[in-house]
Amino acid sequence: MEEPEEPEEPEEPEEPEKSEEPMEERPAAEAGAVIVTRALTKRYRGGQLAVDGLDLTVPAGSVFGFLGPNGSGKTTTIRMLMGLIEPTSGSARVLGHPVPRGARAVLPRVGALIEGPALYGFLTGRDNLLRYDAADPTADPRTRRTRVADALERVGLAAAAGRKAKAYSLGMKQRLGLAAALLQPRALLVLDEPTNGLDPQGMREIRSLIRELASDGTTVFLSSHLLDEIEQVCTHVAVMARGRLLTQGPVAELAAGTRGRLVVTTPDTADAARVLKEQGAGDIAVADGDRVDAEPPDRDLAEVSAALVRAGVRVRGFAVERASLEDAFVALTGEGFDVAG
Ligand SMILES: Nc1ncnc2c1ncn2[C@@H]1O[C@H](COP(=O)(O)OP(=O)(O)OP(=O)(O)O)[C@@H](O)[C@H]1O
Repeated sequence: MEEPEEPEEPEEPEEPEKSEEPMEERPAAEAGAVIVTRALTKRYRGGQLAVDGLDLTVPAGSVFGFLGPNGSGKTTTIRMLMGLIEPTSGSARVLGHPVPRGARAVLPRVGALIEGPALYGFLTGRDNLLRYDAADPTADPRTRRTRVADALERVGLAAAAGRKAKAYSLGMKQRLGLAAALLQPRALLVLDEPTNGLDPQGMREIRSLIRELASDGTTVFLSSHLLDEIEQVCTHVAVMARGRLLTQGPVAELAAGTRGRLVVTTPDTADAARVLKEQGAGDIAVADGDRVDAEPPDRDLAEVSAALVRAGVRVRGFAVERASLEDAFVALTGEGFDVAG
């Protein structure tokens, strides 16, 4: 039996940036947000709960990292945000519009690079973009060549524009995909694992391009399973595991809220480890060479240092290292971040 259709909402007029809810009823953080989801949930037909009650708030102007191991629900979330699949329950708004219902109004202002760019290998980089631009009914054909040249320039492909796309490296193909996303001015860029499969040089190029794109105020939402990538390019992060959100906020705050590791540099690593244990330090790790690190104990570190000296440990260095995002992740989950997924 056919389900009754939801009554169609009247087409929204141009640029209705505001939410339908009155401003005063929404928290301040949401008012300036580019993406907001509430209890967003996706259960696939097979029964797999891929996204479970997600509350995400992506501030305007942020470079927002969507971090999680493979299979944690990132791509599913992005597909819901782009109106490609229907949520099972919950809601999402992108640039003030509900999705998927308002996707048609919002998508022209969003540049997306999802699951690798679709390119024609037998066409040059330039011809790929000309073709892509021609498929956009809002794009003025008279300014097409300039628009394409500008986009190629922006991603550093101007010199390679006349080469066939099949001769491009993976990094160049990814940049061409970004150029396609940049043919029109965008308020938001959504990039799903933009450095996946790239070599270190290609990764560096894409990262610096993302920083550059963000510097003019474009909000960038990018998913990644690489902690250090998020730490290098993002201002904000949301951490996913098994379809659920573990935390979100500014990268610096997340790391600052976590205690760093106590690091002792000494030739007497075994004795140092023993004393640190006696002093109540946890998770003690002895590295090859002259380094012992541990979770600092809940006591005055001057006492710990004095105990080391009393025990005859020759201390070269004694410091608490600034917590990294990885430390924060381990503190949150009680487990390491499985980079390989
Ligand atoms: N079309 C589908 N039908 C059924 N299950 C799916 C489908 N797509 C994804 N899943 C499952 O949903 C879960 C979340 O997958 P999703 O692709 O969203 O994760 P991800 O974090 O993006 O991982 P990856 O980086 O590997 O794509 C996984 O367990 C996956 O197997």
